[in-house]
Amino acid sequence: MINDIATLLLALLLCHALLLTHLLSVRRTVLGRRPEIRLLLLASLAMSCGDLLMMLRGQLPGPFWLVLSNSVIAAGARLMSVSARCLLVGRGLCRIDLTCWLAGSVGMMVLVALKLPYSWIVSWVSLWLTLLLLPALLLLMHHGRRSERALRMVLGGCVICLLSTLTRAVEPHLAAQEPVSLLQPASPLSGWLFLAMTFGAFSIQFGLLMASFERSAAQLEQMATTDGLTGCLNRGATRALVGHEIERSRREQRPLALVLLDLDHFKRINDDHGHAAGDAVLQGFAQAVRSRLRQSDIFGRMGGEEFCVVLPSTDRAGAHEVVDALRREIERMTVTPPGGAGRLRVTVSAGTVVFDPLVERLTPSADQLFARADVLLYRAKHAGRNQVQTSGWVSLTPV
Ligand SMILES: Nc1nc2c(ncn2[C@@H]2O[C@H](COP(=O)(O)OP(=O)(O)OP(=O)(O)O)[C@@H](O)[C@H]2O)c(=O)[nH]1
Repeated sequence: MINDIATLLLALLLCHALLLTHLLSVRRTVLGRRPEIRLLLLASLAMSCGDLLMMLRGQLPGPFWLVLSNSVIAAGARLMSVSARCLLVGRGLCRIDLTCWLAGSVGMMVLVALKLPYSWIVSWVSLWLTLLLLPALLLLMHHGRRSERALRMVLGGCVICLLSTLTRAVEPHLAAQEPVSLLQPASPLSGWLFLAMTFGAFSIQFGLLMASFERSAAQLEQMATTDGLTGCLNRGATRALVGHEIERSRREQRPLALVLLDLDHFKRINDDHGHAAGDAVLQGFAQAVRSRLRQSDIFGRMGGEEFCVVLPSTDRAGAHEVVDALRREIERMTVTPPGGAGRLRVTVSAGTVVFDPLVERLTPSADQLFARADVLLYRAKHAGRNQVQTSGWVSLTPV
């Protein structure tokens, strides 16, 4: 098999143009607005222009073409590296990126002006590309494991690119004859190295695209299930999980407690101290409750100042004890509103309903359980607030 670099260059240009078209077509979507995708688009644009310049080598003066085409490709390599950095640590383009790129470009101009042999220029460009991509490799090795799975593809691409560029830096000096240009290499190894670099660069670019897609999908999923203010599950996600827990409780014959919690006279906090203070109280409350719950418990915001807690494998006495301890904790809690003087206090009322499949044969639906907890919460409010009303699902006898 012969690796003809001119043919590889054409294939490379077509693939970059395809990727660029795809990135341009999604630029107004959620994915296209992500900073790492914008950087990837610029990288892909630079790569496409670099490939084109390489192909047009005969149309421009030799030294000018050499510096320009390699500088544009190096810019693409650095932009790929910055795109990975942006995804991993949120840092976009900065002055050091420009300095690294400019230093390499100026160095190349000097080598060309000194009329050094082509093999030295190949080594310079290869080492320059290595240094431009190295930060991405180091960051991926450090942070990549904890991030998106597609970043493994990026890591693999970086390793392939760096091994190829390092080999390419020494390869022309070991060959029997001096290479003349990219298209007239000194040995067949050059063609293979060019192919490996192409493969590595595409692994990086497609991996970044997939990783960014993974990240936005995860963020959209989180936004769809989480309450933005308190970080609790939202109403829809909570209700869905309650249905699931009822079924599990029935199957495993274990009790299940569902609690509705409602802050007392919350409107007064908003009226007297402002909406921001109200928000701070909601956040403080959510944090306090979350810190007392088990990993397996479910905590959601049902709307306004009403929250829901689901305690799997918890009987009536246990649930009452847990919820009353929560109530006492909230009673002791103080919240300092942002920029406001003084500390705010709040109390909470709770209605707790417990379904025990060993005692009650009738399995409730999620709606029925919520309705029963609501009745109990209403009782707690009317009995004077700052208290917990607990009952079984069928018998409405309070504890
Ligand atoms: N700051 C803030 N306030 C909210 C939010 N959601 C709802 N509220 C306010 O919560 C208040 C709830 O008032 P009410 O339903 O009268 O309840 P309450 O004052 O707590 O009275 P009781 O429940 O009977 O003790 C309203 O003033 C809502 O505007 C929110 O996200 N942030």
